[in-house]
Amino acid sequence: MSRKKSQKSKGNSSPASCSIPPPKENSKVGNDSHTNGMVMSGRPSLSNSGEFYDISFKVMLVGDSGVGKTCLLVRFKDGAFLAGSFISTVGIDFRNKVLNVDGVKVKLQIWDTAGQERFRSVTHAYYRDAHALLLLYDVTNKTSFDNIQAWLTEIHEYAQKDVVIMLLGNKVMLTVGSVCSQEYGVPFMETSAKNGLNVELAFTAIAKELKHRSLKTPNEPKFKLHDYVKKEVKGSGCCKS
Ligand SMILES: Nc1nc2c(ncn2[C@@H]2O[C@H](COP(=O)(O)OP(=O)(O)OP(=O)(O)O)[C@@H](O)[C@H]2O)c(=O)[nH]1
Ligand SMILES: [Mg+2]
Repeated sequence: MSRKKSQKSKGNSSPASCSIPPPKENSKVGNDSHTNGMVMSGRPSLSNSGEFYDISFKVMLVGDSGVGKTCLLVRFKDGAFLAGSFISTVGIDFRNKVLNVDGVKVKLQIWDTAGQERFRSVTHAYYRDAHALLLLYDVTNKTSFDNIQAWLTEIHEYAQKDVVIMLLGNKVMLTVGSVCSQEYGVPFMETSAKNGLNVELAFTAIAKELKHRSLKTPNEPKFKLHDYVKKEVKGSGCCKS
């Protein structure tokens, strides 16, 4: 994963080089990427990591620098926490994970973006291919919370209209007061990349929603993301309704 030592943002600093260039119009990034989430052959496909999957989706992690996007992805993918000094992501990078959702193998191609302002144009180029967006803020950092509206505006400008959005208040410590919200009309949960709280759930909920949208099985009850999240979420409950 492309990461570099954190630098204090100087506002007008020149753009650093990116690990992966932005995609060209209609291009597919990676050997096993799919733009519409469906694998059309009817047979399972093999991902780069050697795992079979039935359907594939792109999920993007976005939010201010330092809110914990990379740590959340590492927690989900490897079950570990990246402790130590903060290494800010440069550009954009992705990792795949295949989940079993009700007997269907769903591959999530998870794009970890750089939160720093100077990489914003790189991130914009990826929005249009995303099927879902996990928008993070840091519950201990009010500025990152205040910036949520700006992120949502950006998402609505660059992403597909039907993109699945979920808001995550990361770095939850159950003993500390948190900035939390469900006022944005998108599903919300508290997470901790450090102790793993709700991390698996956040990605599973997204995978379930995308799978249900893609494979509409007759007689299967409609999946409601909001309800699922409300039912399954763990935590202090300050943001549960
Ligand atoms: N206490 C606590 N610290 C966390 C948690 N998640 C991330 N951190 C810390 O927050 C800092 C930033 O985490 P990153 O995952 O690198 O942040 P990022 O959002 O990827 O930042 P950019 O790559 O710059 O956009 C690191 O020092 C992490 O150790 C968490 O859940 N709890
Ligand atoms: Mg990062």
